[in-house]
Amino acid sequence: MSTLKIAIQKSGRLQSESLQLLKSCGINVENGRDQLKVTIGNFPLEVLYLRNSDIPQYLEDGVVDVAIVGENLLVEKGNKVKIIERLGFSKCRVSLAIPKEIDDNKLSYFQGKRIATSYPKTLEAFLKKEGIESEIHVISGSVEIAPNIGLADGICDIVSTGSTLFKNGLRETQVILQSEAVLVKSLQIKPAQQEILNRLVFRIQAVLRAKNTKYILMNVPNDKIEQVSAILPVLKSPTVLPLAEKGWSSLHSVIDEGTFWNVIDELKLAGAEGILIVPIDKMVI
Ligand SMILES: Nc1ncnc2c1ncn2[C@@H]1O[C@H](COP(=O)(O)OP(=O)(O)OP(=O)(O)O)[C@@H](O)[C@H]1O
Ligand SMILES: O=P(O)(O)OC[C@H]1O[C@H](OP(=O)(O)OP(=O)(O)O)[C@H](O)[C@@H]1O
Ligand SMILES: [Mg+2]
Repeated sequence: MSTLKIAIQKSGRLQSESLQLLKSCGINVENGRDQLKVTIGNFPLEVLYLRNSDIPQYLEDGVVDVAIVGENLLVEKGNKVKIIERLGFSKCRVSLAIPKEIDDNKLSYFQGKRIATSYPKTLEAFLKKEGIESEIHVISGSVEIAPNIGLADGICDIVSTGSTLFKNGLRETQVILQSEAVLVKSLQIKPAQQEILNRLVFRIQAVLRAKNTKYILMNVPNDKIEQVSAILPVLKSPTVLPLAEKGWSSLHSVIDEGTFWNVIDELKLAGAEGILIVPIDKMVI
């Protein structure tokens, strides 16, 4: 029987949410503390726990069919692979930063300066495009310390909350790229594996859609149903069920969480009462 080989980070920032996503898709996967290769009982999937930085090459070579990695790593490695779904977690950016006391936000600050980074190719391409010539120092971690120890005049590294920059007396000056975790496939994937991947993507999309959407229920006087419904951006049309109390109905729909906060006052004004917002587990459209 065919199986789809998926690479997940062995340990690090992406691992737990990657596994959580597979579990939300109904795939019984355990983490790879002891085993680096795990076969799943209830889905034709083989999970390989690998070093993040090795994954793009494995994809290009067809050693694995699909993987979850940070988009920034794909940009840096430049392997020929295909992004099939943005997953919405591990959001970060690759940015330039300088010592906070330097009052120069212009990119020209970096002209002829030394920049420490773990993302040399990304940085080099950016500087080339901008016509800046700098000396790039490649270091594999703790990049933010480089200016403090006299190794560089600035850095280029991943920023998320900005707390690592702050703790090291640095400030972000330019964002080079935005990144999030992505599902990415090998261009060498075989038809049988592609068919399994389609099933996996179907489940992933149902999970991701549900994450951003809520189920909304409210009580509405019958003569206000039309007015309230018009406010709701519904999938099809809302479900309306009679309440035991005469003249009232329960109106059910789905709503994007962001939209909900924008229309709540309108719904109340239009006559809705007892509004409930409930999480959705999966959403298939
Ligand atoms: N602070 C952060 N906030 C959000 N996402 C991050 C952050 N740091 C890294 N990431 C994302 O997580 C990915 C993995 O980062 P992590 O530091 O766990 O592994 P790594 O050291 O790059 O790789 P390896 O597994 O090869 O050691 C990065 O490529 C990036 O996309
Ligand atoms: O803006 P922040 O929220 O502070 O996050 C940014 C930091 O997170 C990453 O390091 P990580 O903790 O993954 O350590 P590593 O360098 O060992 O990979 C990245 O390299 C930054 O140092
Ligand atoms: Mg890291």
